[in-house]
Amino acid sequence: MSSSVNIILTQCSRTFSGGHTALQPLDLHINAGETLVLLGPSGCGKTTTLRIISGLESPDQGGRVQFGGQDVTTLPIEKRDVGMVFQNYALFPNMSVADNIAYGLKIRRLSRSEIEQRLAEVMRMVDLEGFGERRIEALSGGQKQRVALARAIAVRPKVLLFDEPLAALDAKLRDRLRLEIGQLLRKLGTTAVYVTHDQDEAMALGDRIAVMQAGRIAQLGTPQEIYHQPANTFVADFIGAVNRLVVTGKGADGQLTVPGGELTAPHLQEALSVYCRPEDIEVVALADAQVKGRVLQSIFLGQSQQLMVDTGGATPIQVKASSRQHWPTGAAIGLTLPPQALFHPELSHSKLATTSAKEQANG
Ligand SMILES: Nc1ncnc2c1ncn2[C@@H]1O[C@H](COP(=O)(O)OP(=O)(O)OP(=O)(O)O)[C@@H](O)[C@H]1O
Repeated sequence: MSSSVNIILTQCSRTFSGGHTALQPLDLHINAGETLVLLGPSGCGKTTTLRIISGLESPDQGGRVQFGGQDVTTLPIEKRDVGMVFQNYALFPNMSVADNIAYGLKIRRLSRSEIEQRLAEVMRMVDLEGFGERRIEALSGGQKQRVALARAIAVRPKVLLFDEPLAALDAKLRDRLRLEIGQLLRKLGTTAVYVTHDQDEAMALGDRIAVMQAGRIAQLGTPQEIYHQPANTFVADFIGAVNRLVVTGKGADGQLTVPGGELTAPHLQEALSVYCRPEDIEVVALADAQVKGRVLQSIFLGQSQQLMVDTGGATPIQVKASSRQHWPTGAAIGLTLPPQALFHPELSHSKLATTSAKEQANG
């Protein structure tokens, strides 16, 4: 296998004719061998970024793309040594599975025996053994995507690029292929960039995730960082479910008054609102509750139960509770929100630590 390369984008913007800026000037460093996921809502610039990396699209004047120290900005896709996998497979429908996979190898004029060997290798890797003579039309969606994957890795590219490869597949197949792609990427160690708008897919596959918003990167970090330390309210709201509780008063000793009760959050004294994930909220006896409310709705999900609790605020609090206990609509319920589970994106822990260190120095 070819050794992996890093990818560096420098000041890559893209303005389309008509003046629409799809991508603001972007600086991005993708480590050699890592899988970077570009995640974000429709139209945020994920595909444009991927196409700039692939060479299908050029950045505006001044933008630069480097692979492993080599400037590839002006190289077309066929000279960049990239493998691509698309949502719509982009296979040759009239050719067999083997001919599709071997296509790039023939163009590269590999010997017959080398081609045979690589075919066998990649077909084993994507679990398509015995399918070589099948026609593409006679395959399921999942099998077609395996062929596309095999074709992309067969040429042993420097970089693998994925544009929503699982979007057309049903949920169960998507989960399975996601797992397999993850294993394959770890095994190959090829630098990969993966575009999706599916958070679960991003979390499962990304060594790091770049969350994009309106042509910019809103946050770049590991899945854990993105989920537990969102850098801003956009990321906090976009990734996973999150409750936002408006703070209506502040007491001594870090007490924050929110609809339905008071929370202990000494690290969030400045907050105007407090964020908390549904799974971090505990259901407790009313006598022990910090926040009290009434169940508006309970949705049984098998593994858990989603409760919507009215605590008198503008929006109900979402709680992920055990699915064992039945909560009829209107039931009184007690909640506890542990201090460590409370956060405010714009008041990150590090920022607060710096502030308090400064305050201490001044005081
Ligand atoms: N060739 C083009 N000409 C004009 N505008 C374009 C072109 N390609 C993309 N855009 C616009 O640029 C913006 C970013 O598009 P892009 O395809 O990168 O978004 P995306 O995040 O991949 O979205 P999606 O998830 O819907 O595919 C969008 O507003 C889109 O309409």
